[in-house]
Amino acid sequence: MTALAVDTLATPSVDIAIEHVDLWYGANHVLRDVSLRIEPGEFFAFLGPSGCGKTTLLRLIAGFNPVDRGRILIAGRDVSGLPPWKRDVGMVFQSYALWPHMTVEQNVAFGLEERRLPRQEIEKRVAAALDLVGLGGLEKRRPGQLSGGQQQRVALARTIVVAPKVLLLDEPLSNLDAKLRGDVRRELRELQQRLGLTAIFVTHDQEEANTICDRIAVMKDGTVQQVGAPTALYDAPRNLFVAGFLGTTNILDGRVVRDGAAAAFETAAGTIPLPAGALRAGDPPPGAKLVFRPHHAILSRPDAPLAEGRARIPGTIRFKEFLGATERYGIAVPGDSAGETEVSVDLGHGTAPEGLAPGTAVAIDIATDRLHVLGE
Ligand SMILES: Nc1ncnc2c1ncn2[C@@H]1O[C@H](COP(=O)(O)OP(=O)(O)OP(=O)(O)O)[C@@H](O)[C@H]1O
Repeated sequence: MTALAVDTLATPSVDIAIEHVDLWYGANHVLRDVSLRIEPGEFFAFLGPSGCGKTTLLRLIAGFNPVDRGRILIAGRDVSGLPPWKRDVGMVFQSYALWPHMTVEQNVAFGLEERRLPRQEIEKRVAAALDLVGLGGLEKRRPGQLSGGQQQRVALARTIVVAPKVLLLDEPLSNLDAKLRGDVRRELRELQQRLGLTAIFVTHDQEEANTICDRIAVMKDGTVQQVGAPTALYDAPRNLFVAGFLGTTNILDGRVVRDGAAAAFETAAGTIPLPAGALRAGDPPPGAKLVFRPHHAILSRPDAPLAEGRARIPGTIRFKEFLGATERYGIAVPGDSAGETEVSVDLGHGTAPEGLAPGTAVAIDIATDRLHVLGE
């Protein structure tokens, strides 16, 4: 990635505002009053399960579909009524959508030729784009003579060659194998930063969103559930959906009981005192549950003393899985009328007490400052 190539294609960073956007496909209300602000030069993700509306929202920003209600602003300019080519956006698709009969060079030059740029300018920009994605030397190949990762780079080069202000990426890495995905996403991040692009990445893969993006909007059923940096969403999820979607989460049924200023959560496995921060302002919603992450608990012998700052529930080991750096224990704890509930506890490899075989009775000692009480 040479400085000259960066200079050729860099653009000033812009912000994006999505204001009260609604969209219907027939009777299907696909986006529901979505509002978001994406900062200049930010790498932002739309993360959520299949069908939640991520791609639809990205296509609205690109201009492939009109909004039914609300508006979209890029750099303060309302682009809601503009066609895609007047929005300064570039989009990379999951399928790459390359022209099979054209060479790499011709694929990348295509958008510039349509814009009737001078030949010299086209050559300069194509060389810069190919340099930026690390494809120098493959100019004369056709897509069929390239690996999946190389084709993906051509698609990226073709998008950045027009020097868009906004880069929209619709699951661009999903056709690559795991090792290549990791490499390409680091390159993508570096490229985005060097060019100062505001980028939006659509994915249903939380690891991908966590590793590449500054902030994430977690979506469900056409609504934004929470927006934040990956660590903020992981450590302080707003509701059970966000907690469950980002990483493994233990969820215990029960109810909040109060005694003056103190509060506790009563479960079938025992009553767990709650720290002040576990309850959000006001009363928890009906049906709220107690939530904690697998690595926020440790396992002890049932007769071991309980350390300060921990709450204990009893359990019986069901299984143990070796995950590499950690070991995951699946533990049955007393549940409500439905019987037992399973809790996961992750311990550093080699740090577990001796003799934790399946069937062993253990104490699950949960760090109380990591407890959350969350509703739907
Ligand atoms: N062209 C279309 N016509 C009618 N309904 C559509 C169309 N495109 C998408 N939908 C519907 O809109 C909803 C949102 O689809 P969208 O593709 O935005 O979801 P997504 O979150 O990107 O999902 P995925 O991860 O599976 O791509 C779904 O219910 C889908 O069936």
